[in-house]
Amino acid sequence: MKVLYFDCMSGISGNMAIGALLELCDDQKWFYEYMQALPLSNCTIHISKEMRKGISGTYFDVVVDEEVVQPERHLSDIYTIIEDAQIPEHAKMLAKAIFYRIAKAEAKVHNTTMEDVHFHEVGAVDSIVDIIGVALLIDYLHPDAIYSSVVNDGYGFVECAHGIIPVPVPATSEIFASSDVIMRQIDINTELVTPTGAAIIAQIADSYGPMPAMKVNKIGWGIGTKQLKIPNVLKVTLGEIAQHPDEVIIMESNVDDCTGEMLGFVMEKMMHEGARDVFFTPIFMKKNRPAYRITVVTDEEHMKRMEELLFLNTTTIGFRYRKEKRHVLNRQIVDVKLPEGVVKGKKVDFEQESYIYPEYESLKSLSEETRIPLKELYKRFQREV
Ligand SMILES: O=C([S-])c1cc(C(=O)S)c[n+]([C@@H]2O[C@H](COP(=O)(O)O)[C@@H](O)[C@H]2O)c1
Ligand code: NI
Repeated sequence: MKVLYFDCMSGISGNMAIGALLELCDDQKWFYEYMQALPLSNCTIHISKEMRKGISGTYFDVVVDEEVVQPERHLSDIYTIIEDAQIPEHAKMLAKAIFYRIAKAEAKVHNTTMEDVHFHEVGAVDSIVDIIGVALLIDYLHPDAIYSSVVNDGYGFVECAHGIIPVPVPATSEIFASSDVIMRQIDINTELVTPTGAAIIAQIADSYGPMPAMKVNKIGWGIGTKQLKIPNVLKVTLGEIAQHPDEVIIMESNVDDCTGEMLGFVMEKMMHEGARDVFFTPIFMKKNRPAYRITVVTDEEHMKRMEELLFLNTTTIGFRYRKEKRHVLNRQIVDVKLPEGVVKGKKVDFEQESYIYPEYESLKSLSEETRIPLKELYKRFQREV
């Protein structure tokens, strides 16, 4: 699984995100071509190599011709610019979703509606270019998952079109409040997370925390404008995770008055209707009653049906449930040729190794066909793989 990990140690802004993501691309020509074709006039893109505290990275800057008065833009104007851009559909959707977050936050802060909110800095040409650029790069790199560190912001006050505002700036705070972003403030007396940066990470990150175990393939460094006492850089890692993080629902109920027939029946029904697994655990319940715990492992989409089956087919009057994370290895069904016939096997990859395990039903059929005992076929299978 291809992943991107954003290390927002010095926060995140639109131009830092573009700088870091650009460094992860083997070819950048396509990016310039798309950017040149954007329906925005009087702005020039500058891409250069710069250093922050000895770390070199890419500095992406949009220089706008100050002499040309920019129109006051509303969300609908920005959506039109994005719609008219000659860029892939997925990049358009992502760019609009990022702007939507900014518009929602600005509307809340300035007590207006999403339609009426008009952007100053945040809707200026450079933000539009930054957001479309990030959307293009994410679409190009096409990761299966995106993770982020805890997002660091600074403290104090900064000056913008509104005047002097506190850090985290109000729009950034609102974006944090309306998303899953995990943030903290660090001892840097300025803004580290711009509203554009906050909306980007809120939109693209699947979760926040330390970097998960991965094979690191490439690092991209994006340079921030200000010189700080810490390196003002965004580090994005491109890596490979062998396991596929996943989530399942675990439903559980303890029953002391259900027959074995009822339990067997409900298990069969649930397995038939989409449960990933159903199992029973013998337990001792209140009043010294031997009983069973029914555990159902299911996807969220099947949970409602599992609940119906449980209440219809057992004597339980309630259940507990929780979401749990799973790690599963990538798997593939393969044919393994034995002298006696073909057996299906499950091939899984872990780190640099592959393992093949026989599929029981396939081994059983061959055992019944050939009358060779199952355990003997199992040994022969192991010799072939
Ligand atoms: O333009 C507006 S309305 C604006 C609002 C806010 C609020 O927090 S409200 C903040 N800012 C500041 O503008 C610059 C540019 O932000 P980008 O996201 O476009 O990089 C930044 O310093 C914001 O704090 C502008
Ligand atoms: Ni504002």
